[in-house]
Formats: sequence, structure tokens, C-alpha cells
Amino acid sequence: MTDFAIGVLTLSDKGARGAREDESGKILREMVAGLGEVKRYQVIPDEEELIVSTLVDWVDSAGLDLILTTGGTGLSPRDRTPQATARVLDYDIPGMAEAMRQASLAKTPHAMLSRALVGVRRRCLIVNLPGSPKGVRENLDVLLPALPHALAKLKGDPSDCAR
Ligand SMILES: Nc1nc2c(c(=O)[nH]1)N[C@H]1C(S)=C(S)[C@@H](COP(=O)(O)OP(=O)(O)OC[C@H]3O[C@@H](n4cnc5c(N)ncnc54)[C@H](O)[C@@H]3O)O[C@H]1N2
Ligand SMILES: O=P(O)(O)OP(=O)(O)O
Repeated sequence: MTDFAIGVLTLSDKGARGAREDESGKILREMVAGLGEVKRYQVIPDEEELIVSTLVDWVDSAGLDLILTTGGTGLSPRDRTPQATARVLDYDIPGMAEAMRQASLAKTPHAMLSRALVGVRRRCLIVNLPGSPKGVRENLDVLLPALPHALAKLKGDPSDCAR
């Protein structure tokens, strides 16, 4: 199944005020092209309430199957993406977040600074990714092989998981 409805949400103060090109959002859009259509794309500042309301709107009103966020997962005072994401998730999928961190630690010790969450609201998978273009690519590469199956299961695919 490859017809999923996807959202790409970039969290960046500089990006939102037009001071930096959203290279990471562009990479995400390219990387998920084979999974479905990007129906929502926005660059917003690192404001927790705005992140929460955007995620809720994209899941509850737009009915997206997958939302990828980039940016704001680290330790800077304005990094609020994981806090906002935690507020909207019904449940976490720690294995997916830890798989990204584990693989990323082989690339940079700074990977342990990312507080990225992965989880589900209703039937939508929400994935936090770091802000840098390199971080985005390296982290999403880890999840991509499991995404079609994960998304199909969330939509109610009854087939066996084996193999
Ligand atoms: N596999 C990897 N994992 C991680 C990496 C990595 O290189 N590979 N980087 C690690 C680092 S360093 C940190 S810190 C943490 C958390 O990162 P954040 O989510 O807090 O990232 P930001 O502070 O939002 O951004 C960092 C840096 O990236 C550039 N940037 C940000 N947004 C954009 C954008 N939309 N387009 C282009 N460039 C962007 C900018 O220079 C920011 O200062 O993650 C680790 N994980
Ligand atoms: O402007 P942002 O939010 O992308 O933050 P920074 O570049 O300071 O990480």
C-alpha cells in the first residue's frame, strides 16, 4: 500500500520568518514520495501551542496517515517539539524512536541529544526528526523500511505480520 496521506511540518524560527530555506522539509518531501501524497506542508516557529494545534488539525480534521516533523527536538531553550507531540499522542512507539537514536549514535554522539518521539494519534503515525538536513536523512532512513507495514497496520490491515 503506498497511497498514504502525509504531512511535513518544519519547526524552525529562522525558517518561519524566511531567514533560512527549509532544506530539511524539502528532503522529507522527497524521501516520502514513494509512500503517498504530501497533503499538508508548513514551516512554523518553535511555539508549543502552535505545534499542538497544527498536529491536532492535521490528524483530526485533515485525516492524515503520517506526519513527519523536523526540528526542535534538542536542548535549546526554544526546542518544544517533543513536549508538543507528547500532548497529542494517544500512545508512544518507543522502539521506533530508539532505533533512530541507536543508528544515529554510530554517526554522531550528538544523536543522544535528540528527544524525538514517535507515536500514534487516532490512526496517524507522528514522527519527530532532528532539524539538520543530515539528521533528517539519517534518521528517516532508519524508519523507511518499516513504514509501509506500520501505516498499513494502523489502517486496519488484518494480514499476518510474519516474515
Ligand atoms: N543521525 C543524526 N542524528 C542527529 C544529528 C545528526 O547529524 N545525525 N544531529 C544531532 C544534533 S547536533 C542535535 S542538537 C539533535 C537535536 O537537533 P534539533 O532537532 O534540536 O535540531 P535544530 O536545533 O532544530 O536544528 C539544528 C540545526 O540544523 C539546521 N536546520 C534546522 N532546521 C533546518 C531546516 N528546516 N532546513 C535547513 N537546516 C536546518 C540549522 O543549522 C540548525 O541550527 O539531533 C541530533 N541527531
Ligand atoms: O531558527 P531555528 O528554530 O531553526 O533554530 P536554530 O537554527 O537556532 O537551531
